[in-house]
Amino acid sequence: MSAALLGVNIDHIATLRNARGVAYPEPVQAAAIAEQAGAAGITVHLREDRRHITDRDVRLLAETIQTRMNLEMAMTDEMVNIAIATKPAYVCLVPEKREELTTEGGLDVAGQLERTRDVVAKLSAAGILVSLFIDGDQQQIEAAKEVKAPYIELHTGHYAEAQGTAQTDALQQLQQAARFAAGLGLVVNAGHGLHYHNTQAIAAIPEIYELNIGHAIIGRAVFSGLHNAVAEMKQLIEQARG
Ligand SMILES: CC(=O)[C@@H](O)[C@H](O)COP(=O)(O)O
Ligand SMILES: NCC(=O)COP(=O)(O)O
Repeated sequence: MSAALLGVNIDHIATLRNARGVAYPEPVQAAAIAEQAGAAGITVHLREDRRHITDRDVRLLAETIQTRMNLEMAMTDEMVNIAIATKPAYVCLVPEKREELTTEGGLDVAGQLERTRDVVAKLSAAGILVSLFIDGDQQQIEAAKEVKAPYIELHTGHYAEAQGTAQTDALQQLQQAARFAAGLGLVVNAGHGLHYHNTQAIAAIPEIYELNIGHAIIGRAVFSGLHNAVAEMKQLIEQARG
């Protein structure tokens, strides 16, 4: 069975750059290094508050990425217009709160079916593949199918933060969710909070197509370099399915 793909999220390259408002480290350079190290794609989250990735980064990355861009964004008119103008291969719709430190939960598709259906239709009409960042919840998975999103990304944050039996339970929920979603014909990705000690259990889930991992890779890159950090994560993922 082929290994899950690795999408590298480079948001926190931009976090480090923006800490001093200088021109380095450059997200375009990070994307090129991650791709050379085996990333199947580059993920960037253009947040409403532009705390890390900026409009300039998205514009330059759209012109320079050799693999494919996964643009994470909130379901706002502003972001939909940016996505249609940029035409990334993928858009992943994520919930966003300005006061959050990072993404806290999955998108409530079931609670906003018509809005989500409309946004998925607009992006799909522009030739963009849409993924919905959701919790591993049957109702949300069924709603993703109903609004005709071809992809979902299972939020692995609860699994990543849990310990002991709670983490085992969270993993089982993700395994069941992936199986259920794939059974509906959805392509199943996963991400958030994955690192070098908790990724293999997720990568071993046979229905998972791609893992989106960022913070842990950028963290390791501080000590091992970005090429090594990406290559090591890719190797872990490839080993996970035997
Ligand atoms: C949706 C998700 O889990 C991440 O891809 C997201 O980018 C997290 O937000 P920050 O990158 O701002 O931490
Ligand atoms: N959608 C998850 C992602 O892109 C990266 O999340 P994280 O690894 O930075 O937590």
